[in-house]
Amino acid sequence: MGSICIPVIDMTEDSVGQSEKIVEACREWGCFRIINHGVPPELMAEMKVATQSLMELPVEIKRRRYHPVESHGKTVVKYFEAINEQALDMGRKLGEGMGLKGDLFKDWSSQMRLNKYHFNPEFVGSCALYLHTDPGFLTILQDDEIVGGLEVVHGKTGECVHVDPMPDSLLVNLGDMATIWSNGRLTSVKHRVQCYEVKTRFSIVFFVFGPNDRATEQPPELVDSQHPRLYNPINFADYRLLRLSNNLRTGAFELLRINS
Ligand SMILES: O=C(O)CCC(=O)C(=O)O
Ligand SMILES: [Fe+2]
Repeated sequence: MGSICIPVIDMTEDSVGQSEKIVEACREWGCFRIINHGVPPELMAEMKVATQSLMELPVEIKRRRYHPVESHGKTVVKYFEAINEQALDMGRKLGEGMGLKGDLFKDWSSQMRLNKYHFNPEFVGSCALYLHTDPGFLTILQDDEIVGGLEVVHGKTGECVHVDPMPDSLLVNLGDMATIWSNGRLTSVKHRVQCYEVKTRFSIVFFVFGPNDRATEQPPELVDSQHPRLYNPINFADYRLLRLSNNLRTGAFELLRINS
């Protein structure tokens, strides 16, 4: 496994040809790391600590609406705002790289999820999170900076590649909605989490799903006689249901394909 690595993109403002690099990575991989991005490393570290202590709470406390770790509330809100800004910036650059104007993700629905993996001795070598694509448009992941396990499938070759931890960076994954929206130009990345060693792994995931009030469909600029419309429009809630009801963990967009 893994003679190739996912792209790493420097988000420093003056970095040359950044939008083009983003689009290229989204076409070939649907997955890349970003460095020098807008989420401060101290906030990432604080959020990791908050995640650890929130995930360690007993279930009966987690179920209650209010719990005694209110001090983490501020960190979570701050992190959400920073990562949301990062996502909006990514949306703008991705749109720009595709030759479009405007804010791609403005007012779209999003969600944050905290993951904790108990890698016990009996799990070593097995799969902790099954192979899947994310159903939404784009995911920004703070993966564990020490404990690896994430693997992605290279869109072009089908090769399964280790994603090694890289402190202070964030990972961007494209989901199925990006494939539908882009008329098949952008790749939704298949990925999974494997247990390599006896450790506890945390990840903090921010999902951008799709527009709240309308279906996701291809912008007119991405459709022409050379590139006829490939997929019927669908809103995110209906799409998620379509995936679930057909048990299609690596994407249900083929069910939306327009037969020409
Ligand atoms: O934990 C990870 O690194 C990946 C999590 C993930 O793929 C997901 O929550 O959809
Ligand atoms: Fe995922």
